[in-house]
Amino acid sequence: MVIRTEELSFNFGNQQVVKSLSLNVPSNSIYGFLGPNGAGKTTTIKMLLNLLKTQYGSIYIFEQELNKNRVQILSQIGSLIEQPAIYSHLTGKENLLNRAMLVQVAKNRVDDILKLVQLDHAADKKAGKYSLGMKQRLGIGLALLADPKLLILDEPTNGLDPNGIIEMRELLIDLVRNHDKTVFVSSHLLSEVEKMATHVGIINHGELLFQGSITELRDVSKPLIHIETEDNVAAANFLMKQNIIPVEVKDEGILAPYISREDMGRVNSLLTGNGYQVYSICKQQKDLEKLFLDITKKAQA
Ligand SMILES: Nc1ncnc2c1ncn2[C@@H]1O[C@H](COP(=O)(O)OP(=O)(O)OP(=O)(O)O)[C@@H](O)[C@H]1O
Repeated sequence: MVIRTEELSFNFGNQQVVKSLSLNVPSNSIYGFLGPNGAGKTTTIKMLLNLLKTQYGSIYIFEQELNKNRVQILSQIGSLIEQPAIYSHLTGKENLLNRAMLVQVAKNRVDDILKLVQLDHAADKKAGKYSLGMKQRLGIGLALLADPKLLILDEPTNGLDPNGIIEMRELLIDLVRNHDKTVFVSSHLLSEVEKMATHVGIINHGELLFQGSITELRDVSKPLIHIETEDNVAAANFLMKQNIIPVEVKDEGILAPYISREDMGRVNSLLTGNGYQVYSICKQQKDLEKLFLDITKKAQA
């Protein structure tokens, strides 16, 4: 694991904003760290970057304890939290050259970075005249100068227009696929990370509500058949005898796994053909956004 936290907790005064968080971020992944505003994402990120001191629990980055190997670990992390530190009166290239000197990186790396973050066409334009998306990409360019293995980005798409979001997504995918990086990126919108994340952690009120691969998240939202019958319990028992195992039986209806339209027709015929009156039968599927809202709302209740 590139990042592993064990029972990480953090209090601001007597408000606990991070609760026993155990994150697992695999190498070469894009890990979408999701949660609504105020969920505790920035606080967690600040602890990962040692900007806030850990109060309870431990953080391992590159399998080493952060507190004991601070300098070595932090030198291999590039980060972007809130606004990137950019000089508006300097061009994009000058901003990068400036930082290259500071972190003692060869100047010729600046042109490679400009290409990588697709700012080569705007290299000589004043950064103050950049669009928000360009500023964010320059911020990532600055974070990439020292060739870190891990990038930690706090809401890098905040405020970007749809085009800016797509460009950011393509950049992060390229970094992971072709440049061997691991990206930990926070967002309050699942739809923004869904198309690029390989793994997802969902938090709300400081608590981890889901963690796993994007496929595992999709599995949670697998389609179901909702069947409403005259007698749901009897119909469910009958279905079980036919090897159709309901996931849930409620007063409102039965939920069974959905396989195909044809299969749904077969279930319908089986029930009606055996004397179970079917009032309604339909496919039910939560899209990921709905699932995300359900997961975060459930924890609020
Ligand atoms: N310096 C601080 N002092 C006191 N409370 C704070 C401080 N910083 C954050 N908080 C509180 O901690 C909780 C978590 O905030 P945090 O910024 O980590 O959430 P977030 O998930 O990043 O949200 P957002 O997307 O709005 O930035 C919130 O209730 C916030 O009000």
